[in-house]
Amino acid sequence: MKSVKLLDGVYWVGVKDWSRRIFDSLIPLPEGTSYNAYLVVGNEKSALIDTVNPGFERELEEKVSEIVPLKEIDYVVMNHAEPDHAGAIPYIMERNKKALLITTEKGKELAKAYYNVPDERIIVVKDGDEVDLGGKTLRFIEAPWLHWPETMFTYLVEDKVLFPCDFFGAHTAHGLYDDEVPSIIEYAQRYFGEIMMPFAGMAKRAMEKLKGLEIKMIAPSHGPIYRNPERILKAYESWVNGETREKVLVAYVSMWGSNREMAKELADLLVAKGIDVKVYDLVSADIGELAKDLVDSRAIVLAAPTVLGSAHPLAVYAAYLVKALRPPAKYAVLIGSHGWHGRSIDAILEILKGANFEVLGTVDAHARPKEEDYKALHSLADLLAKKVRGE
Ligand SMILES: Cc1cc2nc3c(=O)[nH]c(=O)nc-3n(C[C@H](O)[C@H](O)[C@H](O)COP(=O)(O)O)c2cc1C
Repeated sequence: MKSVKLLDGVYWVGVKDWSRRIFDSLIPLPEGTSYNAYLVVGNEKSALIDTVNPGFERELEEKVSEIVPLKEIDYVVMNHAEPDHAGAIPYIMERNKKALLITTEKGKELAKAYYNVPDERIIVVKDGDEVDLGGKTLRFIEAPWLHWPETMFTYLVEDKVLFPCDFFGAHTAHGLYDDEVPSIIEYAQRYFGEIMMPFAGMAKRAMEKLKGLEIKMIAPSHGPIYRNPERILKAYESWVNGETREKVLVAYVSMWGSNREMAKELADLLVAKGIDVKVYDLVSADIGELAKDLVDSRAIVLAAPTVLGSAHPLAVYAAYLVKALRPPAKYAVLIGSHGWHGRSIDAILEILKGANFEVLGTVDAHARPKEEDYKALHSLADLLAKKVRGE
């Protein structure tokens, strides 16, 4: 794939990584991802905004060189220091002896630590600082913790293009523009759940900052470019504010069927009451899908057997992840079972300590679910449905 002209003097010079299947050694990538880098060429100077994942340096160079020889670029803007965007910085700085790296104060520390960029080649920018490329002005907007401490956005003033790096991103290699990807908002929601949800407070602040800006195009560092930014801005407005729906996420693990039966019983009861329910077997669940559903679920149900004196390891992992991702869910229900001494629910409660949701109730079956367990599940379904509907 060649470079793509987005606007006069603004080019996509990124890379599509169709075959990547896992990110952060954790998150599945069903459609791969893209590492979007952008080249902005003014009348006098040029700037490369972010770079690409290690291993794709040559591809980046080829695309940039279609427009400007790599060694003549004046600035490399590092919106974020993570290697999927900044990994090609050493390659560029070595081949181009004059380029200066533009980043935040914290970004400077990380550029030195990760990429050995010397002090004299770094320009530190603060909120609102601008760099004039000649008819193209780059304005920098500090946006810390989206999703590392050093992050910033770059705004191209004349063309009203926002380069927000990971913010508004989506892990898919599919499509150049948002309108070419029918499921783009779902991909963006999945990405938000995995990457931005733990920082929803900072994300909210960033959205406030963006309110004063006219934005015609959003060019993130993963996934398609929004030439119709309204839809993603509206979706983010809802996600950063933790707006949930009448929706319950049910995740279970079961070795011999007890927890599966109880989780499904509760799910069926909720569905019959008109609640939107998503059910995941943790053995095969795509963690990215789970994260996506955590973004707008109002309640979470976790079901797990007792194993070796604690909860099943997959449930421990899921509970840890749920707590770390800090979803906006208000309520939880815990289901468990045991052969001789129930511990799974206590273990999950211990992990979830400090999480923001109220545990509405628990059901712990001895070996197999019995009549009293199903009775308890029916009562919990009534309560959960009422709470989720806000009654
Ligand atoms: C590998 C293994 C370890 C277990 N460890 C415990 C335990 O430490 N304490 C306990 O009370 N039951 C233990 N059990 C029994 C299960 O918790 C019990 O059979 C439970 O009902 C299984 O739920 P499930 O049908 O959803 O898999 C263990 C069972 C297995 C297979």
